[in-house]
Amino acid sequence: MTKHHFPAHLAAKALEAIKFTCYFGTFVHTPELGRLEALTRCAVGVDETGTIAFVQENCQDYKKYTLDFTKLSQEQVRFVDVSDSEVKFFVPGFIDTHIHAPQFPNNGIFGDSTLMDWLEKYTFPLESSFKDVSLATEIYNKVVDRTLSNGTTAAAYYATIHAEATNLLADVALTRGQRALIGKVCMNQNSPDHYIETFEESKQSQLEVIRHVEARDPTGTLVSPVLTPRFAPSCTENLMEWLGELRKSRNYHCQTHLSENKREIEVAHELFPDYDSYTDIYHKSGLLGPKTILAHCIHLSDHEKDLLAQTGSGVSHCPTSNSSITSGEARIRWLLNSNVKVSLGTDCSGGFTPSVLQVAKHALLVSNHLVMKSENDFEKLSTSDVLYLATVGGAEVLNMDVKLGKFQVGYKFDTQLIQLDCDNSPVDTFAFQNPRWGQVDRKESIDKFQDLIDKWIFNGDDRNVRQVFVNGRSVLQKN
Ligand SMILES: O=c1[nH]c(=O)c2nc[nH]c2[nH]1
Ligand SMILES: [Zn+2]
Repeated sequence: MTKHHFPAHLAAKALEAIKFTCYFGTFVHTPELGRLEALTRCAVGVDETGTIAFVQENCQDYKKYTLDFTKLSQEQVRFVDVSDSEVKFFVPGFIDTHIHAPQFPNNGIFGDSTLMDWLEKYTFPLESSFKDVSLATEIYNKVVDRTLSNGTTAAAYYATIHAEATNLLADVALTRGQRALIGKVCMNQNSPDHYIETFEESKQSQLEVIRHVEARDPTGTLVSPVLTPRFAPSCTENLMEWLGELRKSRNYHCQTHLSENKREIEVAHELFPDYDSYTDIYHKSGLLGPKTILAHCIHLSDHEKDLLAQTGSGVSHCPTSNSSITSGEARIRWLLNSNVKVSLGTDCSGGFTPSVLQVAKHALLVSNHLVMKSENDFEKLSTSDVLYLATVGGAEVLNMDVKLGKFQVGYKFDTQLIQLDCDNSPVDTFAFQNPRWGQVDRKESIDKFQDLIDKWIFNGDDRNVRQVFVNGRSVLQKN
């Protein structure tokens, strides 16, 4: 029988027999802040649960190594060799720790607004239209499509106040195979009449979303709920305290905005005069903890920064959004030096791009702007630093750093295959700049690889993302 006539049911059976996959090629990651590591001629074995079983650098015979390791037969193992190009490599999937899925149609539309008028003019009117589930279906499919195709393997999503549309976002992420935290927005004060809920409504729809998400993915393998008080100005004390209790009772993730804009901070102080600081409002409401994500954190005091470190709360740095709606420059090195966890967020549509790669580049440039103002070189972030924030930093902030962000045994195979010399690539590579694996000494090849990564970060885009894997499963492949 020719290959061409292989019957479909037998092909499916052959696939069923696959128990293990071995990927062979170059793997690049940042095991520590500021340190880039390129593992070359590397075999990475992935088991049926999507977990990395071995990482073997300089593997002479990856097929023999895999068969010896697994004790499986040839038919039970899939071999994927991506060593056909010197500028093709795996990097960990990006983790977007702050993105508003319903705001996606507004990407790029913000005019000259700043946060408070931007919310009124652009954001609330769009979000309120998500009571229409057919609109939500169209937009949420597009968002997951776009983020996956930019290499985002995990995202912490804000949705809207609507339970039905929020449940749909969970279904879309699950169906498309993206790892996602699903946040029903809770907001019961200082919001327009057409887009507000009562305390009771907020509680009921929050519980409904939790029930739905947990029923769809009972083990939380891919999707799970995240409690999402929009920000202190739009929530009453009793709503935040109820969410705080709920968070503690079931160890839920939590996300909100903090210290983004000077007027927002004034409003928070006016509304909550009995608290020591904006951060203290969340702290006293029981919302801070190791699974809490705080977007922006630009204008924090020393005391607030220490509160984040003490509670293990993480920051989502959103430099694209902060530059677009003129919010300010977050002091990332200052946070990192105090052991505050930091990650990256696209913050669409305060930010205009769904690409974490673009945001990483903006994080670097914003850090340079801080240096120009302070003349303090320590603020500067390198390409390795921002790649760390986009991967390992994201895993830390989601409290998933024991399973995401690196190529390491026991970690999940959430990864993107990058190719710089693909058709239509925005990156120009030249043979004399390429690392010649195995033909130059290791030190030289690492230096050259650093150049390639820098080129990728500054000049690359979604065209360079050729394939995306989540939990060991291929969820997107471009031909
Ligand atoms: O960047 C932001 N996007 C929002 O939607 C929002 N809501 C409150 N504060 C916010 N900041
Ligand atoms: Zn936001």
